[in-house]
Amino acid sequence: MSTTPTFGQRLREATGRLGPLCAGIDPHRALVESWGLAYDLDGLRAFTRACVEAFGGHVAVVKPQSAFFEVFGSAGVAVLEEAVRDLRAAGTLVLVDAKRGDIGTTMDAYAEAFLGKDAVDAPDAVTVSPYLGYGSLRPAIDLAEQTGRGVFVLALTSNPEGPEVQHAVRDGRSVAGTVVAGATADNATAAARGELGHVGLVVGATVGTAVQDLGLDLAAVNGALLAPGVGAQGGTAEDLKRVFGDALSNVLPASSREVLGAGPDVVALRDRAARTSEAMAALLS
Ligand SMILES: O=c1ccn([C@@H]2O[C@H](COP(=O)(O)O)[C@@H](O)[C@H]2O)c(=O)[nH]1
Repeated sequence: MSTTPTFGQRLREATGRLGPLCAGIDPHRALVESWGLAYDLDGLRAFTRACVEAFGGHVAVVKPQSAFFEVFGSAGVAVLEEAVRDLRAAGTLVLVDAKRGDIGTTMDAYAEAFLGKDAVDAPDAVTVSPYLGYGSLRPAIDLAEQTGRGVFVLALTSNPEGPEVQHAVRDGRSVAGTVVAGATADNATAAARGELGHVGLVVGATVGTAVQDLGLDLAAVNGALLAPGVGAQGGTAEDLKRVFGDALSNVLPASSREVLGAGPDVVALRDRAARTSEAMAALLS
């Protein structure tokens, strides 16, 4: 019998120890420059290292946005890899927001790159897009389970354009409903053990009444529910209550700009993250 802890076990342990916040690292030009740094590779590195110092061992989950590293080419990706290494070594889980999704052998390769046992500087979890069909994600979902990692599948995204795809109904079920059903089935074994499963969902804090309108049972998913959109996109603690209802205890509220705005001072950044996490913990308990 394997003794490797599951992603669900590791997530529960980390949030129990450090609180529910998922802090984003989104080094976009305006933010990097607002920290008094040049928007170049050195600036990216300084920004990222400050975030790692502030959050590593203090925040349960950190979500670097891959795009902001990829924009600097392979050297930018190396900065991301260093951050993944250092955050994990400090006891913080890393969720790389890369929103991968493709078919067949290509999806196999994405899965190996982010979730494989031999993947270089692999994170604890990755975001994936189900819009080539939930089943197209099978390689990532299965490999994550085997290697004790997680996937977060986009269900109801925080952007205003999301509903045109995610609310669409086919054969009496919404597209988001199909994603929820898939995640619920894939987490069933963990649910039977009374543990959180390895398939999480992304449901924005800004989705209003969509969960209720579409009749989605998020508590039954038995997976972590990443809730981006808190802070800069207008999502509030009250919104989280309304959106998630009886699934609130599985929510990971995610915030990037709202927290990062406290930089560049590492202590101020850490304090902002701690205050945000405490406020979220009070709400979720
Ligand atoms: O539905 C989604 C999925 C992902 N995101 C990502 O989260 C952060 C949000 O940043 P804020 O500064 O807290 O608005 C960013 O990386 C997005 O790509 C999302 O916003 N919504």
